[in-house]
Amino acid sequence: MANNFEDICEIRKSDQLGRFLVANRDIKPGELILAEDPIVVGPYWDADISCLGCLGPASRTCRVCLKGPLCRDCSRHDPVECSFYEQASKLNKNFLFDHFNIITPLRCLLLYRSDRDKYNEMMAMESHFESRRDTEIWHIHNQYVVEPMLNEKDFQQIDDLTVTGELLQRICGILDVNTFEIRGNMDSQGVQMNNLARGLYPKTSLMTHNCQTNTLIAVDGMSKLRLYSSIGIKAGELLYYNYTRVLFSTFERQTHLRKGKYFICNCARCSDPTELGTHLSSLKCTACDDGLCVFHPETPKWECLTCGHQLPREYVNQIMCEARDDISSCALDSRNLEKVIGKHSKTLNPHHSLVLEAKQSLAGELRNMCMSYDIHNVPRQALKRKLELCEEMLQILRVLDPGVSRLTGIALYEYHAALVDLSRRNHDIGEIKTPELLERLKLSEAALKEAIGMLVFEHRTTPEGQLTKKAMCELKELREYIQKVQAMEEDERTDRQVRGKCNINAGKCKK
Ligand SMILES: C[S@@+](CC[C@H](N)C(=O)[O-])C[C@H]1O[C@@H](n2cnc3c(N)ncnc32)[C@H](O)[C@@H]1O
Repeated sequence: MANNFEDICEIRKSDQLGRFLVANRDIKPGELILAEDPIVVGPYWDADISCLGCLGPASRTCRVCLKGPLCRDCSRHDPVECSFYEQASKLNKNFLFDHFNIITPLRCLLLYRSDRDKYNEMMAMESHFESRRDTEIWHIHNQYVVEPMLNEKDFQQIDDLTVTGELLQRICGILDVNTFEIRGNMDSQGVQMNNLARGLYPKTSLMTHNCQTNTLIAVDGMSKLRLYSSIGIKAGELLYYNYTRVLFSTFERQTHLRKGKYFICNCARCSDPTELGTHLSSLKCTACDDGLCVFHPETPKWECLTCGHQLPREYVNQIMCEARDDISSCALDSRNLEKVIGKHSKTLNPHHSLVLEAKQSLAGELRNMCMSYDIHNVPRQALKRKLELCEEMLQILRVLDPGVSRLTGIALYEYHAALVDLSRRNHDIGEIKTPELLERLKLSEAALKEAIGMLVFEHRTTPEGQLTKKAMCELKELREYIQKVQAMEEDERTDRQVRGKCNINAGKCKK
């Protein structure tokens, strides 16, 4: 049951943040704060042409309006939208195929006809209209939304609402600043079904950004969004979520927020040049052995924390460009990825966000290897490396994304899988004894339990929801295996005791 939103938090307003959400009472970690349906759902900007019914791949046109793309399985789309296109008698039947970017803005406009309260709620959302005026994004929207729509008579008026270029620009701004990603569902075979979509959730979007979030957002197969607390939140504290990516460096996060959300973040992570000790942005010092150089924006200088040496700006630009080029163009096989990781760990640092990006790709490659081979044929070195990468990622995520976290949940799952596989193999070849195997299996069980505890919030139709189901089955199997190993360990112990007694007796007999 969804908690009462007003009981848990309230909306406040300040000059600096605009509207924001504050906890009304203490909120426990993992508590449901809010369940919300979107007021508008539509394709992402520049999405492939997709079905207006389910946003899956389109293959035909709606038989009623004769304009809207549909897939093989959907026979209809939203009736207000369908009847609008049906009545748009002058609109070319290929118009929507040629101008698919207008779909979501038009759905926003059609709220004026279908639900005036929702239309007003949408129009009250932040658009950063003035900051966007005459910028690159303004011109792009002009070309792909405003002009195609306003060139058609059918789009110029919706009931008594006159559609202007400024109104359309405002709606495009609202979509860019406020929408949440709705990821395609998986079918029962685990195949990704629909294209990415975006949705407007008026209450959830009031949350302020922080690079360390205190909430978790999960969207289900019907686009319902559920907002949970990811850590304990005290009464009076703000509710945050991360508008950008956890593993981006400060420079990448700040650029994303400044260009797309029109503010400069001053959170604890952004204000700390070491990024809370994780060093995701730091560079290796060229003057001393172990020093790391961090950026001080106020001077602005790259300075070593150990010896005070300053890195020249040209050097920083050069190594960053080189790393960015190498990592983005690197072939996705483990040998090449290892080479790139090795090379750039020496100039950036092993935890730099660009190196971590390559490490994530490598972990993905190793996971694919473990899944496509019989596990006995996967080289032990690959399992060891996967385990090492998971441990490193977990160490960073625990700091940057504390509490219940989707990324930590996935990393814990992968960590457990690598630990079980490697420990079994090591035991099979006699490298570790049964008590050590048991100890490692118990460690894997704890990691898997923790992973499930984090992923249990994900809906079953999402990739993480499917992973949770798999993880639950594996937990059962792992516990059965642990029982067997426990029995084996007891047998071995009894055996050793019996043999020990025999040896003593044999010794006594000899005397
Ligand atoms: C999704 S909206 C949040 C709701 C918005 N405050 C409102 O009044 O409708 C995102 C906008 O809120 C503001 N904002 C969010 N987090 C902020 C932060 N940490 N610092 C400054 N402004 C922030 C920015 O203007 C940003 O573009």
